[in-house]
Amino acid sequence: MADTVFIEGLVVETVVGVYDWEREVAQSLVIDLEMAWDNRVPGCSDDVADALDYGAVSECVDACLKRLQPQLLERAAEELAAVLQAEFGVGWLRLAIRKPGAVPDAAAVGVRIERGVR
Ligand SMILES: Nc1nc2c(c(=O)[nH]1)N=C([C@H](O)[C@@H](O)CO)CN2
Repeated sequence: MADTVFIEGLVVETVVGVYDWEREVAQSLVIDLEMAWDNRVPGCSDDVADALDYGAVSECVDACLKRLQPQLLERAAEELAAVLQAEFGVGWLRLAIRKPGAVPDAAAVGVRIERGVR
């Protein structure tokens, strides 16, 4: 199944990082998410109940990261993948998490993972 539902540039404010000062402040993470979904079904029914609701997924990502307050982006990515697969029945996903400004001389830093079978 080549169909996907995607979310790009979702900004989540949370406590994240390995250093002491980072445990005292909220920082922005930027999430890109691509999830396998058979879009033929909602494409016929025109019913959001058949779709992978990107609004509901976005709310879930935000809540998950605010609750987790991870040290590492790797931890955040692994938890998000597991939660989205379990709660939405997503078989395959690819996600990237960027941490703007973490390395001032870099355009962007972060992690990207792919989990599940397409
Ligand atoms: N591979 C990673 N490297 C680093 C991470 C991370 O989450 N994954 N985090 C940090 C610090 O929290 C940094 O972002 C503070 O600016 C360092 N390296």
